[in-house]
Amino acid sequence: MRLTVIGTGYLGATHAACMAELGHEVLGVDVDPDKVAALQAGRVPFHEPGLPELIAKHTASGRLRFTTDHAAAGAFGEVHFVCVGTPQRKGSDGADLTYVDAAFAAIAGHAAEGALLVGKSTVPVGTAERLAAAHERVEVAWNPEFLREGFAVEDTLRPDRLVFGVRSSHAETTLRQVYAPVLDAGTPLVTADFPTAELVKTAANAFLATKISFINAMAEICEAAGGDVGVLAEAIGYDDRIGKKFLRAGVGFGGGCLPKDIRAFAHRAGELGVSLDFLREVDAINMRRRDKVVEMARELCGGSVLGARIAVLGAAFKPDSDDIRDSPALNVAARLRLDGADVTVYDPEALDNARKAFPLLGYALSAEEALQGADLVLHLTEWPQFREIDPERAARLVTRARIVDGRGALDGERWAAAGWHFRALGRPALAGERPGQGLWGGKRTT
Ligand SMILES: NC(=O)C1=CN([C@@H]2O[C@H](COP(=O)(O)OP(=O)(O)OC[C@H]3O[C@@H](n4cnc5c(N)ncnc54)[C@H](O)[C@@H]3O)[C@@H](O)[C@H]2O)C=CC1
Ligand SMILES: O=C(O)[C@H]1O[C@H](OP(=O)(O)OP(=O)(O)OC[C@H]2O[C@@H](n3ccc(=O)[nH]c3=O)[C@H](O)[C@@H]2O)[C@H](O)[C@@H](O)[C@@H]1O
Repeated sequence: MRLTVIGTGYLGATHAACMAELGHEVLGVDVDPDKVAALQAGRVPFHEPGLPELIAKHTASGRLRFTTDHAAAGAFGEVHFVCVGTPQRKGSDGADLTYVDAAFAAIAGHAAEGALLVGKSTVPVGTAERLAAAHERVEVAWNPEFLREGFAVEDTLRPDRLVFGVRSSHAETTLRQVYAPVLDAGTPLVTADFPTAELVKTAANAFLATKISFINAMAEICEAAGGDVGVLAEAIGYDDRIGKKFLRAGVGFGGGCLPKDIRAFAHRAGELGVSLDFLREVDAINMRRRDKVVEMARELCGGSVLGARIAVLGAAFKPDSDDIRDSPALNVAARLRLDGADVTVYDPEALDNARKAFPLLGYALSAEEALQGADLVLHLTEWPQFREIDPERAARLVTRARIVDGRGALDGERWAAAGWHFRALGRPALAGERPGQGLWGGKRTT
C-alpha cells in the first residue's frame, strides 16, 4: 500500500521505517527540512537501536522517501499516519494540539476524497471526534502507539497489541491490511470507538507512571523506616498480579511522554468533570525523588554543594536513548550547578543534546574523565557500561569516594568494599570499610 507518515520524530521515523519493512511504499513528511534531509540521506538524527539500519535499507531501495511537501504527501498516500508532537501546553497541564490540528488540516486539504487519516499521536480524549467533524472529506481513525524508546523497532514490528479506534468497517479493513504481517504473527487486535482508543493510550501511560511512583513512594517510606526498597520490590514482584516490571525505584520517570501525558490526562479529566487527581500525586512523588537526590548531594557534601566537584553519570532520560526531554539526570545536574557546584556530566549518547539544552554544565567525554577529581558521583541514568565501572579503579580517580546510585542499578556491596560511601534511594547507606577512611570515604592516597 502507499502510506504517508506526517511528523518524522522518534515515533514517526520509526513508524515510517517499520511500515517500509512490512512491504509498503512510504513517504515521510516533516516541517523540519534538516530532519527530512538527514532521513532522506539514510541517517537517523537521534539514537535508536536498529533504526539506522532500517532507514538506510529502505531509503536505498526507494521504498521509503521523505519530503517537506504536504501536498505531495496528500496526493501520494491511501493512508496517512499522523505522528506529530503533543507537548505540554505552556502555562497549563493540558496538551498542545496545535501540531496535530495543523497536520490534519494540511493533509486533509490535499488527500483524496475518502482517504484514511490515522492519528497515532497521544491526544486528550475527544480529539479524534473533533477532527472527524472538522474534516468530513476524509475518514479519521485513531491507532495509538505504545512503543518504548530504545526498543522502538522491536515494539513496532512485534507489539504487545494493536488498537484501532475506527468508525467504519472500511477503516478497520484498511488498517488490517496495513498491519497484515503483524496481525498474521498473532498480535492481539483490539478495535474500539474513538474515545476508548484514545483512552487506552493515556490509561496505559498513567498506569506505568503510577507503578513507578508507587515503588518510589515505598522508597520514601523505606528511607524513613530503614527498609530496603530493592528487596521490597523483589518480594512483591513475585506475585504475578503485581509483576516485577516497572518497579525499579530511583530518581523517577522522565522523557517526552510519561510526565506530560499524566498531566494532560488529569487536566482533560477535569474538563470532563472527573477527578483523576491521584495522577497529580503520582507526578508529585516523581518530582520529589529529584529533590531527594539534590538533598542527598548537599548532605554528602557537608551541607552545601558550593564549590563541590560533582560527576553526573547519565544525561538521557533512560539508557539506550539520546533523548533528554524532561531528563531527571539533567534536572538534578542543573539544580546542583545553580547551587554553586562544579558539575561534569557524561553520557554515552546524549552529550550533544545535553550541551545544547544545558550549555552551562560541564561535560566529559568518558566516565573516567567525569570522575577525575570528583567530590561526589551521582549515577542517574542506568547505562549498562556504568555497571561495568570498576569501583577500585574509580576510587583512585576521585578526590572523595562517595556515590549516590539514583537508579538502584549498581552493586552497592562491591562499591562499599572498594572504600566508597554508597547511597541509593530507598536503601540503607553502605559505608566504605577501607582502613584509614572515615565513614564518608575520605581522600584516597593511592
Ligand atoms: N517518543 C515516543 O516514544 C512515543 C511518542 N508517542 C507520541 O507520539 C507523538 C510524537 O512524539 P515524538 O515522535 O516523540 O515527537 P517528536 O517531537 O520527536 O516528533 C514530532 C515531529 O513532528 C514534526 N511536525 C510538527 N508539525 C508538523 C506538521 N504540521 N507536519 C509534519 N511534521 C510536523 C516535528 O518537526 C517533529 O519532527 C506524541 O504525541 C507522543 O506523545 C507515542 C508513543 C511513543
Ligand atoms: O507514550 C510513550 O511515549 C511511551 O512512554 C513510555 O516509554 P518511554 O518513555 O520510551 O520509556 P519507559 O521505558 O517507559 O521509561 C520511562 C521513564 O521511567 C523510568 N522508569 C522506568 C521503569 C522503572 O521501573 N522505573 C523508572 O524509573 C525510566 O528511567 C524513564 O525515565 C512507555 O513505556 C511506552 O509504552 C509509551 O509508548
